Amino acid sequence: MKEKNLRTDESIKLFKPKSEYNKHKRMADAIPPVNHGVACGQVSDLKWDRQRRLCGPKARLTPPKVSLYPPPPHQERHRQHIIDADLAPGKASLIQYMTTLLYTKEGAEGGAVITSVSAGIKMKVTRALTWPSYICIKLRFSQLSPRFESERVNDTELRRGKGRGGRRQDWDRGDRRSWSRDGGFAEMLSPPRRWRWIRDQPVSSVTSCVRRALCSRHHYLLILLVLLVVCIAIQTFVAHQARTSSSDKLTGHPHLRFTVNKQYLFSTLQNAQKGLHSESSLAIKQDAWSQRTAEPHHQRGAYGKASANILLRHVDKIINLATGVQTESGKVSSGKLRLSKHGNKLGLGLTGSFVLYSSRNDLTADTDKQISHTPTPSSLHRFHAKATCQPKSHIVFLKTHKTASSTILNILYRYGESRNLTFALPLNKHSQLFYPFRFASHFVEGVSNRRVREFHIMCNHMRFRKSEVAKVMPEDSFYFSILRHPVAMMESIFIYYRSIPAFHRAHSLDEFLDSNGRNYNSSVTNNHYAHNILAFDFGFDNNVTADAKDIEEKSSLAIVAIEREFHLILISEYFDESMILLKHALCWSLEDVVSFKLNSRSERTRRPLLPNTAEKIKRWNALDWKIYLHFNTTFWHKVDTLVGREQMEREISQLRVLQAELAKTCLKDGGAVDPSQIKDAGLKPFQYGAAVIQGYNLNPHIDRQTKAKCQRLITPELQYTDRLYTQQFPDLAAKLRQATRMVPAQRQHSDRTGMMAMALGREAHHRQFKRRTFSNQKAPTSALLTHTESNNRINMP
Ligand SMILES: Nc1ncnc2c1ncn2[C@@H]1O[C@H](COP(=O)(O)OS(=O)(=O)O)[C@@H](OP(=O)(O)O)[C@H]1O
Repeated sequence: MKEKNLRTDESIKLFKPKSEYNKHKRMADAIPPVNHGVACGQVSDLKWDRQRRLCGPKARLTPPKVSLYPPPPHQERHRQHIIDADLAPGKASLIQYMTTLLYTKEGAEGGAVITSVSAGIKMKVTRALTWPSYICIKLRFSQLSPRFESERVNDTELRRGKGRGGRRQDWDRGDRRSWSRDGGFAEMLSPPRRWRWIRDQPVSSVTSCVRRALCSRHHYLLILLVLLVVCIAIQTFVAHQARTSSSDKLTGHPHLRFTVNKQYLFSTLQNAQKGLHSESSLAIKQDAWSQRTAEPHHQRGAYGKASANILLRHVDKIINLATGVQTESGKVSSGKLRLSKHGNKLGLGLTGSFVLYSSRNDLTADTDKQISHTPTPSSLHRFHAKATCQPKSHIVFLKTHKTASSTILNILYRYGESRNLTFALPLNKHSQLFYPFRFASHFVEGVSNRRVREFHIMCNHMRFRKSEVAKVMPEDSFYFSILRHPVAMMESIFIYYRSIPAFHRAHSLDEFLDSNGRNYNSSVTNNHYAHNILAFDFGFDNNVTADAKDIEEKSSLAIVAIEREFHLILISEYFDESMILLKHALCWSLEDVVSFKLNSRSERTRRPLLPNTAEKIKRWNALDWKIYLHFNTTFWHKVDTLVGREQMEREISQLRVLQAELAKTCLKDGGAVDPSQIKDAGLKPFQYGAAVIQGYNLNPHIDRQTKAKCQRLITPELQYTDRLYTQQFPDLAAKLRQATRMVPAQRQHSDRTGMMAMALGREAHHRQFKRRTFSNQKAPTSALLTHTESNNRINMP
């Protein structure tokens, strides 16, 4: 209970127009000249006060009613006075008003005097006692003296007293109309002139609805909720629009804009045929790409036939376009054509403006003649169409093993980092996407916790599973991978993965191959490295040898699936050609695909192979061999159709010049060196197995900016992945660092490279993670453990 003394420095004077004054004056005459007493009241609506706080002082609220109660027992002696004094109807309201006013004014810290001409009384509160919902005021009231008659009566005036009422005046103005519900006396409480227009405004149903809504907590929350939903909807819509337009730009459904001279084109059907020449050339170029990927076996003969079909399809398209445009009687000078999804499957990025160079002389009037013309790959380049394309940034790279994939990874990392793109990095700072498990979307950091809204590039080691990758990556992503000749690859693998169970007992690769698979147990962890590793990485069953009955069927199925799921397959043996092809497919620049050879073995750890060893490898890895043969052929088809041999030669020499310049600028010794000679531990590649993996030293005489650029070029996979993870998820990276510190000291003792401690930390984290992640997968525990280690490349068997 709290008691507050009122100071009488708060006064309210109220006046009404003269016409009403006399009426009220007469009523006031009936009031005894002087009286005093105690009025107590119960606040009927406690919620009101909270509501007022929520809605502010000007809110239109129904005020709480302070019902007059008999005073408490100790005040009983005053009761009579009140009752005696309550002669006029206005007085009860007045008291009620006063008590409520004082109650709601933060503890009634100010005193108050109400002078009511209409009621003919003057009330003075001398003391108030307030409880949470109860108030008693001690008041004194007297009849108005005649001097009031001479005062201005045609106005209403409100003066604020000097009490500590804070915002009382504002509150009074805002709430005064509410009091009119009390009728009688409260009717007098009209606002001062400057506020009257507000009162006079008709309160529309909408306004009152809004007011009511805003001033009820539930309604208020409801409105917030609705606004939130609307915001989310708008945001989603805008994001969708942006995505659609960006996918259009990046090859999803390109809008080809034609700048067409209306004098020449589309005014007649004949001109439409002329348009065909140019449009078809573009379409052929795109469809030629999709033909390469959509059809498993591409022969040069079949290629010409396919091109003719493409032409036929585009004849229809052009004629439709032309007739459509004709109806607009030559008004149209530019057209917009949406390519079919099929035609765009490869996502060449041919989205920009296609400026048509068609001239009358180039075009024949005879459409049939054009259709019967079967373009050869080289003739494609004679078409007069110049495309400016948009660089692609939605990319999936299946990083296969021992295929120069680390060099490509470095290219992608640099491209993405310099453009602030988001990488689909392995969970918990792993270097691989939980290889050798088939990929699942939740292996990617930021997927389960929805930290990342859009991924641009996915490129770490994984066992490919398209359906899951598609859950993470945008629909218009460009899928590519790289293959290496299975013989060279097997030689590299045998050295690098020397300690896997399959190679354990063999003293040489020949010995392993001669054992006819006796040393190979497919169910033993990590043995997959020894057999058809390419097929395995692409997600297929790798346990097939040349003598298997279903080898043809299995290889065909694998090839068809790869053709379907990948836009481009590169070949490690033609690395430079591959980079030029990639540059064209992604619409990148030459600088974007420049690189230094990474993860290469020192010559000391290479073993020359005998001719019959090569044959044995082809038989042992028959599935990989067939896949490689097929994509080696299609690779050259793509070179012909997309770039052309001459252009390829030109661009390769440009690339090599650029590479040589960079090597001169960036590298200390002009080339790769053994790990023992690498000065900066952070640039030392991970060493494993019997291989000695080389790295680079930076030229010490370069400026800071060049150094940063050069450093990126030679940063090994693990370090670069680690850095990108830290950039993308700084808080998670900090947690993992903390976990690293907690790894037992004896384990850190075995850390020979700077990477080891980091990897151990990941392992500690991964142990927890794997229990959750892989609990549903049918993998033996040993596999899980080794997998963890293989991820970190620490204890790889
Ligand atoms: N630019 C270029 N051109 C040709 N070959 C190259 C290139 N870059 C790397 N390499 C060779 O690729 C082998 C390493 O492959 P990866 O990086 O895919 O290995 S890993 O699976 O990531 O460990 C490794 O092969 P080996 O040396 O035979 O082991 C590298 O020498």
